[in-house]
Amino acid sequence: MDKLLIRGGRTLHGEVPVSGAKNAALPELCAALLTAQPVLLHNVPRLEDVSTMLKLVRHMGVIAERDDNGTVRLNAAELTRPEAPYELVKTMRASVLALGPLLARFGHAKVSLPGGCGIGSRPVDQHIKGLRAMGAEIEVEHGYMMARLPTGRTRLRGTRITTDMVTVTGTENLLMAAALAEGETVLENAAQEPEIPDLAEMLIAMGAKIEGHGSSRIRIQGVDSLRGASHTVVADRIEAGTFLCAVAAAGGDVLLKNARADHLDAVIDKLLEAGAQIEAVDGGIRVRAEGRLKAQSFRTTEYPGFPTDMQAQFMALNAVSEGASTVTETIFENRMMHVNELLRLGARIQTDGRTAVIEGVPRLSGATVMATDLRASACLVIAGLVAEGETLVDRIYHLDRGYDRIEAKLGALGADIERLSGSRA
Ligand SMILES: CC(=O)N[C@H]1[C@@H](OP(=O)(O)OP(=O)(O)OC[C@H]2O[C@@H](n3ccc(=O)[nH]c3=O)[C@H](O)[C@@H]2O)O[C@H](CO)[C@@H](O)[C@@H]1O
Ligand SMILES: C=C(OP(=O)(O)O)C(=O)O
Repeated sequence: MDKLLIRGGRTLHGEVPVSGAKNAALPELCAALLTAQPVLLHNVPRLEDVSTMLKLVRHMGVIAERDDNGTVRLNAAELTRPEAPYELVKTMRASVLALGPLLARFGHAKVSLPGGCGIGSRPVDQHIKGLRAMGAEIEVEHGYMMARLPTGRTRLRGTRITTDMVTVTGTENLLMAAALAEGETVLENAAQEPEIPDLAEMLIAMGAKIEGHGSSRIRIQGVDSLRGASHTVVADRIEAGTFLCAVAAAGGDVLLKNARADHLDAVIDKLLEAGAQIEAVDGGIRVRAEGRLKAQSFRTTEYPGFPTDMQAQFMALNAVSEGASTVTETIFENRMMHVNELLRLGARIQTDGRTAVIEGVPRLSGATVMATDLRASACLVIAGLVAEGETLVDRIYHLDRGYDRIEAKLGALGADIERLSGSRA
């Protein structure tokens, strides 16, 4: 199992390209299931989750080819198996995004209940509720969602759906299903994360009729069929936010190429208050930081609030900032697993349920730590960059799910970071 070895204490300087967003690329790969024509996706990041999704769609019969420039060509003209088996989806939450497109185009689907980061119970009841409201019959049997249209029906039917809570993949699944449904669907309480308008733009390029994406009410007029299209995946705001926190913690001056400052308002506001200098510049974001910053309290909320996917990375920064801060996780019930590992590096943190109280310390000291989920891994990498001596981050397969060559990117900025593989790990 690969590990990352980090020798802390280097500042970060230079330019780093931000990759396409994992959480946009994954639904967009599934959107290709909605059409019999070829789809081209550009700026697809090199991630384990993307490889898993490609395996999954190929298993269904999709022809999917990826080139070295980040373009994936998909052709779902002939689908032999509209199913997502457990073996292929157990590591990846986004596999549930096959359900809506398969059901909408083929009238039946068999999709395993998904895996993904173990950060909470993560039910998919809202996906099921929405698709049932559109006329689907769905039973959960032996760990699979078995979905079909009633006898005599060939299409889902549009309706008004209000989800009990804001759900990102729930909104995406229903949006894709509604694109091919009969009549109008209105999604109330829709998620507004930038990955949703990005998916909607791709669907519109495929011929879908969608309005209101990016707001909490999305209106979709279903069409009979969708055509092929070409789309570029939006930049990964969470990868960009991770680099912002890394520079804020380690110090330095870095240009994040392709990063979108308008997708990171809540995080950038906190970093500015902490004392980092951040500017939206042509083609990206420039961040500069020096010395210890001021700790910042925050609560995670749905977009445009502070993203849960940035909570752990910002906590690493707070751990070495001046003063005390309180961090509350409101989206997932078990997303504080990085705290124990930060303690091993000398951080001072107390947790009470979903809240952590962090007393910033002037220094962390390197140790062996274990990555427990994707963003917890990124948090430990940031902590390792500032800790004295060597930090060994174990179980980085979590990191590989969602970061595109992070050690190469940080290394190019001057970090002393090395992947240990095979007998060296
Ligand atoms: C692949 C992807 O895009 N993953 C992101 C997506 O996950 P994901 O789409 O799984 O997260 P959701 O927005 O659905 O979850 C939000 C909350 O709603 C609950 N819930 C959700 C659906 C449902 O049917 N029932 C239910 O109870 C969840 O348990 C959670 O407490 O949004 C999360 C919240 O921004 C991010 O952390 C993940 O990185
Ligand atoms: C929680 C995340 O991913 P997933 O939903 O794929 O588990 C994440 O990207 O931080």
